Amino acid sequence: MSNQKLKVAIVGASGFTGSELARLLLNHEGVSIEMITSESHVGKPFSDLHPQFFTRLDIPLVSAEEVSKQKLDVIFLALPHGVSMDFVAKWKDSGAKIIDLSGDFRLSTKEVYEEWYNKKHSYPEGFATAVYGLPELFADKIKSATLVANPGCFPTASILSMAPLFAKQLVEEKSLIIDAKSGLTGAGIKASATTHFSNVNENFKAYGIAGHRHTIEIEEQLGALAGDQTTVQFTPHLLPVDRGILVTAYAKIKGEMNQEKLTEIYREFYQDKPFVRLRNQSPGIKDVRGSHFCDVFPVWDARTERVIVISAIDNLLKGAASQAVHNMNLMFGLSEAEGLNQVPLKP
Ligand SMILES: NC(=O)C1=CN([C@@H]2O[C@H](COP(=O)(O)OP(=O)(O)OC[C@H]3O[C@@H](n4cnc5c(N)ncnc54)[C@H](OP(=O)(O)O)[C@@H]3O)[C@@H](O)[C@H]2O)C=CC1
Ligand SMILES: CC(=O)N[C@@H](CCC(=O)OP(=O)(O)O)C(=O)O
Repeated sequence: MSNQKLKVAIVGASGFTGSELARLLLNHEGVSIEMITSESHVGKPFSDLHPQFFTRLDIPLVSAEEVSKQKLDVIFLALPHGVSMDFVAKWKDSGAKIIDLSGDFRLSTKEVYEEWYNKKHSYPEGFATAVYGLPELFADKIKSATLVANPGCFPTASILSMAPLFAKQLVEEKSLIIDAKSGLTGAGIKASATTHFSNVNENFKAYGIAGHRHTIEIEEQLGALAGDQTTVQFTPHLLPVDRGILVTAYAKIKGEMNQEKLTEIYREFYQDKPFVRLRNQSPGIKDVRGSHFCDVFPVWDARTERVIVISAIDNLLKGAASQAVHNMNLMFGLSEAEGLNQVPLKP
């Protein structure tokens, strides 16, 4: 049995999404974790770094160099953007399918990437093969992909909040405003002045105003759905909590709308998408914590003639690690929900 399991490496497992990937894959029937990497902690047991894994996953961390030496089925890259691209170039012909959690291959072209990330791209050929890994929209393409660009956390919650309306070309041009809040783990494991306890605790702040790199990721995907270019006003905020993203999206609608029609549009769009839960009340981040769910609550405000859509995800799961596992399941013809049936952790 064990030799039929997918052989997997997690590259960058000293970080937050890498450790969440390990937690999910450890309980995935179809997977064997062969290798976990870190450059700054080579030789240490994984569980020394992440004590929650003590006695469950104690294998030593190795350098990413070791990945080239072993035959693998899947390589998860949980690395910063700007770093992933070099590893994709290096391992593209290794026979392993690559799921990249960074933003290096999410956008349409090298030029768009370099403009929004303010960084040179070293492997532009990858844009042609990379598939945007949002299973609710692209399951068919993901199934045959060898390189998946796992979506960003804010884009996942934002795109899923508005996709049903863009797919029907119902959103008035330039009317979409996305107000988004993220827990601190979204900023990665490395501490900075911004994430210092006293700057975050009992505080709440907007950042990346009028230029956050996730704006273009959301614009490209919603624009493609509508078959037209689109412009989005996106503002992220930092919440003093560990994990969770809450999006409040506002848009003007073309033509007539009412609550019944709006609910039906969302119900129809997500009817066979088990990980998007259409809610009948406003979701909170704790309703999805530790799970692969995206909870969505669309409301029609007849007074202002706007739709208001609330969506909630766990940034480390549906926004990163569980989305990557969902993509792996699709790429290898496994049951879509394998390893992803966690009930949210509340309170
Ligand atoms: N956190 C989140 O909510 C989300 C994150 N993402 C994306 O996923 C990726 C990983 O995020 P996250 O886990 O938060 O990041 P972290 O900062 O928590 O971890 C990054 C990891 O990358 C490794 N690393 C850094 N530089 C190098 C290098 N030059 N060579 C090899 N390894 C390196 C680090 O390992 P070490 O220092 O031990 O070598 C560390 O394990 C990022 O691209 C992030 O943008 C996407 C969606 C959500
Ligand atoms: C709270 C926080 O800082 N969030 C990060 C985004 C999360 C993330 O990792 O996104 P990418 O995968 O696209 O880099 C930020 O705003 O830069």
